[in-house]
Amino acid sequence: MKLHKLLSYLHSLFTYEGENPEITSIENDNRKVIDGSLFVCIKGYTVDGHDFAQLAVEHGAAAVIAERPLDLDVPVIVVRDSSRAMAVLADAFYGHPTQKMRLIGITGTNGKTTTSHLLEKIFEDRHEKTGLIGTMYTKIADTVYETKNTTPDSVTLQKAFHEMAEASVSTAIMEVSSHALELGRVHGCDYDIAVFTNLTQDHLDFHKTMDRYRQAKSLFFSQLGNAYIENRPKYAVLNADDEATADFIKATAATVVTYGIDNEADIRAKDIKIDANGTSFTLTAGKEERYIQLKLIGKFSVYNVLSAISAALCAGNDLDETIRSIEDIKGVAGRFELISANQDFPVIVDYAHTPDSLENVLKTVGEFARKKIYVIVGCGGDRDKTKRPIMAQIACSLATDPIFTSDNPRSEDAAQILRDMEAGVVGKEYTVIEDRRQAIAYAVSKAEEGDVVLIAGKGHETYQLVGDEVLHFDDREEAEKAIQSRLGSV
Ligand SMILES: CC(=O)N[C@H]1[C@@H](OP(=O)(O)OP(=O)(O)OC[C@H]2O[C@@H](n3ccc(=O)[nH]c3=O)[C@H](O)[C@@H]2O)O[C@H](CO)[C@@H](O)[C@@H]1O[C@H](C)C(=O)N[C@@H](C)C(=O)N[C@H](CCC(=O)O)C(=O)O
Ligand SMILES: Nc1ncnc2c1ncn2[C@@H]1O[C@H](COP(=O)(O)OP(=O)(O)OP(=O)(O)O)[C@@H](O)[C@H]1O
Ligand SMILES: N[C@H](CCC[C@H](N)C(=O)O)C(=O)O
Repeated sequence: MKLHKLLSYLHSLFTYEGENPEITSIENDNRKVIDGSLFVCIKGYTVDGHDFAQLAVEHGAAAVIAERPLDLDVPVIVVRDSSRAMAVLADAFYGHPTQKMRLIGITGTNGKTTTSHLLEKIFEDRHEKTGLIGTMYTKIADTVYETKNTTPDSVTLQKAFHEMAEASVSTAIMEVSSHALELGRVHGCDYDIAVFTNLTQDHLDFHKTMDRYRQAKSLFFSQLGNAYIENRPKYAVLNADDEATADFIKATAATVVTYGIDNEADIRAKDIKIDANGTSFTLTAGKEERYIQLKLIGKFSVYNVLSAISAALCAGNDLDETIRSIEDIKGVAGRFELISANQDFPVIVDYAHTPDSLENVLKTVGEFARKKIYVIVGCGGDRDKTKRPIMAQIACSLATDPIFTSDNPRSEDAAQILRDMEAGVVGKEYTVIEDRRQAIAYAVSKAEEGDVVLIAGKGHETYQLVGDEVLHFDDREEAEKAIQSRLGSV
């Protein structure tokens, strides 16, 4: 696409009339620039992209978008906000891909990954080609790609949607993080259905206050459905049991569909029964009522199932077909995943890394643990420090044997993170084993029939981030090894 044509999508009042090179790609990282790229300078949290503009030109960039004038040998287009310009241009460059498919976005503190995988199964069972973007990976039809962020930057995102459109994907499902909303990564995405799971404490390192965190989430719904286009209705699927929903109802012009357990809702679950093998409940959806038997465990799983069913109904899917898909799902990797190696007590790997998710998952374990609950838990470095003492308190109040350990210390001192956790539980009983491998081995070696071992925080992750190093580490592998070595030594 020619530069002039591309820039016309910015709808600037002051037309750019300089050189008009052919643009071959849009990049915000000079290391990805090819001949003919449009390089967008983003002022980041670590470095300033403007400092890489010269290098980008040396690599072949044909033009540069910047927030201030730069002395370069190629056209420099100055804009007020280069992140926003990048989102608009990426959407245009890739031919407005999200307008060519159904797009479902899921936001909320917990449950995004799980809900997105439930929806993927529902649409795949309808023989639709699906795309998925989230914490675990990006999937375009049948090909899976690694991802760095839950919600990538706008260029990566629009390129992925473009590839989905090329692969005839009809439904794309994506997780929308609060960081993405705050930083405008999803500007240009034309959502059909926007799902809210819940809002509880996390990411206060980034958002600073819960109010600002809620406002970031609110952007998702205020940006939805303002034009009433006849054949493309927009739906906001909201959790009736979460306080933030009232704000989001006010914020959105889209059709609101609510789901819930405790409060009145369009789609509701009642008579919930939970045991170690699954969860059952009665679903009401308008005048319809169905008995549902899940292989998933816990009240929080019911919420995820309700939100997925609600979104599927908004997409026009059949209720019974949707329920069949949901009942079939065994689980999502690293989410309440049972590690079975012939031991006589359950060992569960779960991605709970927030106070609320830890509380939910421990309460669920409490429903079927007959004796002790061992929980192995840590808190991430370079992340919300205020959740550390709270997560320690939750571990001590809901588990009989809490073991504090490391979880991705990143640039921080692992021992200091543990001290931050301990500050919340002065006088309580707990064990500290900084080495996660040893912590898992310790719990597995002590547990007996009737006990439960919960390994929280890392779920599907296959690494431990220590300083700048990415060390291979998988809770599921470590749990299996610990069980084997225990069985071997019996
Ligand atoms: C705080 C944050 O969101 N940081 C994101 C941000 O990084 P940054 O601001 O540090 O970028 P930077 O390194 O300063 O670079 C600035 C610019 O210079 C460019 N650059 C940089 C170096 C270079 O040599 N050449 C070059 O051109 C970069 O490409 C960039 O355009 O932009 C990067 C590229 O888009 C993101 O990968 C990065 O996410 C980091 C990895 C991250 O950890 N983010 C977390 C906090 C996050 O966003 N999490 C949410 C999920 C949260 C949840 O719900 O659990 C997510 O959506 O992932
Ligand atoms: N609806 C829910 N409410 C509360 N906790 C939940 C819910 N669903 C899942 N959890 C808990 O949160 C953990 C993470 O779940 P999931 O990966 O689905 O959330 P997420 O929002 O994608 O998280 P992240 O963005 O940090 O990857 C699970 O392992 C479980 O402990
Ligand atoms: N998306 C979350 C994942 C946290 C997972 C946990 N293992 C940690 O490292 O804190 C984050 O980046 O905050």
